[in-house]
Amino acid sequence: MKHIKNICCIGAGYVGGPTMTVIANKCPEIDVTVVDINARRIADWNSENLNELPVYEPGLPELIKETRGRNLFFSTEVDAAIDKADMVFISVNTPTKTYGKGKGQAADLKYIELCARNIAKVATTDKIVVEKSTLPVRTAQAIKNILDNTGNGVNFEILSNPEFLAEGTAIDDLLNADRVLIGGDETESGQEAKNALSWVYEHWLPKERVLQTNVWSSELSKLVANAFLAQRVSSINSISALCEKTDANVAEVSRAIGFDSRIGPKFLNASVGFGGSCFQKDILNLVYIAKSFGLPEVADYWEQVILMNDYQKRRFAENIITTLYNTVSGKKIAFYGWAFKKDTNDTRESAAIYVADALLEEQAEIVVYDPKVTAERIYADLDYLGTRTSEENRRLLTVVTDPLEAIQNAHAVAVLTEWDEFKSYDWAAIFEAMLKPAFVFDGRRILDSEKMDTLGFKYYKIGES
Ligand SMILES: NC(=O)C1=CN([C@@H]2O[C@H](COP(=O)(O)OP(=O)(O)OC[C@H]3O[C@@H](n4cnc5c(N)ncnc54)[C@H](O)[C@@H]3O)[C@@H](O)[C@H]2O)C=CC1
Ligand SMILES: O=C(O)[C@H]1O[C@H](OP(=O)(O)OP(=O)(O)OC[C@H]2O[C@@H](n3ccc(=O)[nH]c3=O)[C@H](O)[C@@H]2O)[C@H](O)[C@@H](O)[C@@H]1O
Repeated sequence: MKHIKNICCIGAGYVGGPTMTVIANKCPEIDVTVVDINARRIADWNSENLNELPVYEPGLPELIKETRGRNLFFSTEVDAAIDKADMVFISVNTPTKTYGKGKGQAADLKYIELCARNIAKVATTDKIVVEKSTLPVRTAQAIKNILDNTGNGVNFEILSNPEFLAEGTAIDDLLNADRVLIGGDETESGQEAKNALSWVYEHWLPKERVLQTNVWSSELSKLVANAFLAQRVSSINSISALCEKTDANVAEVSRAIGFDSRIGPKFLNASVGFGGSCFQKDILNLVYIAKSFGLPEVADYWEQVILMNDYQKRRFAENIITTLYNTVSGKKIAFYGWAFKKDTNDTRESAAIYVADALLEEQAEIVVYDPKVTAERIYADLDYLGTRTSEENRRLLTVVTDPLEAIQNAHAVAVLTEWDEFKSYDWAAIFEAMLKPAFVFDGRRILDSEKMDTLGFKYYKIGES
């Protein structure tokens, strides 16, 4: 088997950056170059100050320090890196389409196609092209057509190698992956390519955890894994609403069902709703694919996971409004957290955005504190919705860097992200500084009900009456 010596990864984002850092760190004999058309991102990846990396992930700065400049490089020289590589990962974004056929559901593959055309244009030697981005089932065929028809007579082998890392735990997930999935052709050259990629992962993972399948199973499995995970969250969130009506406690229900080894304890935390760049996008994509293949019942089944998530976000915002005597107009509401989960600076599809939008529609004044998210990002998230002008967003919502400043004279605190630091705050001091009655709406179930009641708060915890 020919061993890989040079890897290029197109796309230096939340997946490309951490994934390639781990590969380079564990495979010192392979040169890994991560390229991107976004020059600022590349400059940030090359920053001397490791706090300025574009992606916040525990453990990442240490690995970058050890590996960058040794056999890990970040560059804007896309063409040169592609040509030099014997294996090219495509790790660009595949957002939901916002225009044309499939708008609002299908994955937008324009960045993928641009990559394929670029590889075809500049490649002068044979290459293994690896789909790292999450793609609709049968995309490999389109990539192959582009490569084979516009290429320079070189051979391309296409593999699907979806990524299963979760943000906030990316490094640990990569180092201790439950499994790595590699899909490829069942031809001799396809098998060789699969083995070449398996060899890369076997530098640090046991062989049994590297699963090989055909390309279509691999592409589809990625969408299905995310759909199943999101389905669990929507399932428990639906039950949280029922718990609030019946005096059952959602934590007790989760624990009781999670003890059943067939159900298992993970991914049963009720919350204000799932966010992140992928759950919604990938389920919508699955829904679109099912519809395209004439399977409306399958499409409707999975769409319900998204509808339940929308309901949960709306329910949380409406509960704040009704509890605050049916009006939040002019009332100061402090948001603790804006990221879609703890330990990441990523805010894509964060529930906080939609809860804020609903409250701003009611003329609430929101003050946001998040330990890792910038004001620039928060305003960009709101402006993107297009509900009101950017001036209005800046007038009604402010962003602070001190959690205590956020709650001065506030009517309520809404906990939107489960950052650990929120648990250890001096909640007695927070109570003192707030207007009375002081309300706390815990969308992450991280605070102690008894303690909050004793301190005098009107405390609402999702999934408890
Ligand atoms: N964010 C996550 O945790 C996970 C994401 N995925 C999938 O991985 C893919 C990438 O996701 P993220 O890393 O989050 O996206 P991202 O948006 O953080 O990064 C994508 C990068 O690709 C670059 N790019 C786009 N077109 C390019 C081109 N033609 N040439 C060079 N660079 C180009 C963009 O400038 C951007 O920096 C998506 O398909 C996503 O569904 C899969 C597993 C986990
Ligand atoms: O394809 C992707 O992008 C990735 O999507 C998810 O990872 P991620 O979105 O980073 O984070 P998760 O830990 O899955 O959380 C997603 C959302 O669900 C919420 N969640 C999760 C678990 C839970 O029990 N309750 C709950 O509300 C989180 O707060 C978060 O908003 C998957 O877990 C990864 O395997 C996958 O690779």
